[in-house]
Amino acid sequence: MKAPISKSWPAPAKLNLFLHVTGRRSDGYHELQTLFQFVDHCDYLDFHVTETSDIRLHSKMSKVVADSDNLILKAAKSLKIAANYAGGADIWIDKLLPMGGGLGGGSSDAATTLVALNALWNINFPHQKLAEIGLSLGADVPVFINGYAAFAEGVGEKLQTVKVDEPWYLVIVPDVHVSTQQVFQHPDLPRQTPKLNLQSLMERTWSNDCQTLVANTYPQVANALSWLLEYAPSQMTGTGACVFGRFEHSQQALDTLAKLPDSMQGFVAKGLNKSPLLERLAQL
Ligand SMILES: C[C@@](CO)(OP(=O)(O)O)[C@H](O)COP(=O)(O)OP(=O)(O)OC[C@H]1O[C@@H](n2ccc(N)nc2=O)[C@H](O)[C@@H]1O
Ligand SMILES: Nc1ncnc2c1ncn2[C@@H]1O[C@H](COP(=O)(O)OP(=O)(O)O)[C@@H](O)[C@H]1O
Repeated sequence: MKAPISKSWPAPAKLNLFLHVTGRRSDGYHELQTLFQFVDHCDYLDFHVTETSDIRLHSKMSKVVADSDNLILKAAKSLKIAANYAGGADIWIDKLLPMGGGLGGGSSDAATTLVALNALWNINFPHQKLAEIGLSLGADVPVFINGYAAFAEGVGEKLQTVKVDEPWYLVIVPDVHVSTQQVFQHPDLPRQTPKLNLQSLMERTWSNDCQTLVANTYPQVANALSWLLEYAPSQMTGTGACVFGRFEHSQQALDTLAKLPDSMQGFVAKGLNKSPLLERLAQL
């Protein structure tokens, strides 16, 4: 009998509530201290398990990202190889998260693919093993697999689950693509923020070491930040370009979104300490 399509697997966005660059490794990667929280704004993926070994992605995304570069296909293929799995899958994605905005959408899509196919293919690797496979696809994949808001060190793979407030965020998506690689290669990036323990970090005002460099380079980011700072404590996520303001009540965030100038795009989302991916997995 043909397997049914397993629908609506969420791949949530993340925000870096703070991001410190504390050093540079000999392989060029940077040591970070960062705090990840999810938000309830997601891509959605559907999976159909097939007996034939092909893995196919059905999406308009293919016009923007070549299939050979797509992290969804890379994740599915890595899992198939690691588990020596004979079958395949058809995959559909409703791509709602902006790409290259520091919201981690590509990493989240990869994590959702690994978690969903691990279950649907009955591979049943522990999630620690999926995180190891995921790390080779992107530094942020493990936190999405782990599924809990986390303090991360190393390049983002050493995770400690944390519980923080779950406020509402207004996220502005500046109309510019910021390359993570270029930010990390830039000579002006501060790279020596002292490492602190988690308690000291939680008590400080949160900030992002990449923000000044990115705002100085991209006026769209600087404009979005200065607009949002009039309404709420605000900062950039990841290596940009998205910026977020923090609100206690959804209505405050929605009222501010309504005032957003036509030249800017944005959305309102709730902070989540538990990823909706884990809720979806529990429904299987
Ligand atoms: C720094 C963060 C914070 O969340 O930025 P965002 O991508 O979310 O904006 C992420 O860890 C990024 O993760 P991800 O986007 O998966 O990065 P990768 O694909 O692994 O790396 C892209 C490039 O950035 C550089 N890179 C990335 C991560 C890191 N800790 N040090 C680095 O120097 C490397 O040059 C690498 O080639
Ligand atoms: N499924 C995917 N979704 C988004 N981007 C992807 C995907 N697969 C590959 N990419 C590539 O990864 C880059 C970074 O994507 P994304 O994760 O959205 O941003 P960021 O790392 O800034 O949070 C994109 O510009 C795109 O070229």
